[in-house]
Amino acid sequence: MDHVRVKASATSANLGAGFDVLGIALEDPYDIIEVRPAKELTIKVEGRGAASIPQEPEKNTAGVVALEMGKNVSIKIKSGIRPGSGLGSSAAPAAGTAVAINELFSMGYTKEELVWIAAKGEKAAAGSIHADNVAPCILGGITVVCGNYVNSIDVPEMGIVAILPDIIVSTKVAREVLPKTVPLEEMINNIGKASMLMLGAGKKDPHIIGRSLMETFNEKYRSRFIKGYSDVKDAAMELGAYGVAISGSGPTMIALSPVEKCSSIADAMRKKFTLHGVDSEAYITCTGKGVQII
Ligand SMILES: Nc1ncnc2c1ncn2[C@@H]1O[C@H](COP(=O)(O)OP(=O)(O)O)[C@@H](O)[C@H]1O
Ligand SMILES: N[C@@H](CCOP(=O)(O)O)C(=O)O
Repeated sequence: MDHVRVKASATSANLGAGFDVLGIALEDPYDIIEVRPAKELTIKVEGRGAASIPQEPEKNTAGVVALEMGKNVSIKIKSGIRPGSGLGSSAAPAAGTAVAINELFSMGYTKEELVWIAAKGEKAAAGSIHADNVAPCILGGITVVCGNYVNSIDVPEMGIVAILPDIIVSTKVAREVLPKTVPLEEMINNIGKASMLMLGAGKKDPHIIGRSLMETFNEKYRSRFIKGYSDVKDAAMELGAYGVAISGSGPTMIALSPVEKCSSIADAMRKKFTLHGVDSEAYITCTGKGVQII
């Protein structure tokens, strides 16, 4: 085998109350990563936001993964996920490269082990190791990361509308504005919502999952960065969305929806952003299966 090519999709972390713990894989948008054995480690990035993505191996999440795995490879990243969107743009190349190198050199790592290797790659972008994007990216479904524990659960069939407004929200800034402590009542609400979400996943009930996404920690402290957030959220709910949340640190908003309503919900959300003077793009997708070798 002289190369391995993978599809590594976007992810939506936090899912409202599950800050730094929960995440869901999407199918779209996605990166394509190709890895080949080489005399030295090199990286080439093309596609969305390529100009803002470092190609020095030690500064690129994919390069840090290859260094961690001790392999000299040439890595080609065809980026389909806009950086700074709240869709795990830095996680996808890290996760895809970990899976591809594991396959190319038959290293035998489990998917869970690859999550932790990819999480180390995230340090190149976020400044710290975090797994709540790479976990769903590799495992698919909805994932839980807690300490050194990671696992996933399949979710019921539902549409996912992801609206990406023309706003830049730096994950770093979006973390700096968070309180260091929260009142007991707020903690209870978030534990309740995160528990509801996992119960909804276990019962395969998208209504329970949807209801758990809202009035949560992430929404309370970060919706301020998204002009028109409340109107856009209301527009989705009025058309029958199960629930709406900020994706990761934003600005993307996700609406979990009945498949047949996704198109009308996406149009309504975009129209509301337009009324607030904000351009946006829509992805109508579904829960992802994790990194796919293609
Ligand atoms: N493969 C990569 N390696 C290093 N930095 C990256 C990579 N991909 C994206 N970035 C940078 O990471 C920052 C945003 O990534 P991230 O924190 O994951 O936010 P988001 O998930 O919202 O895109 C941007 O500055 C982007 O240029
Ligand atoms: N838990 C993190 C997730 C960041 O996700 P991203 O897709 O915005 O990078 C946070 O909320 O800071």
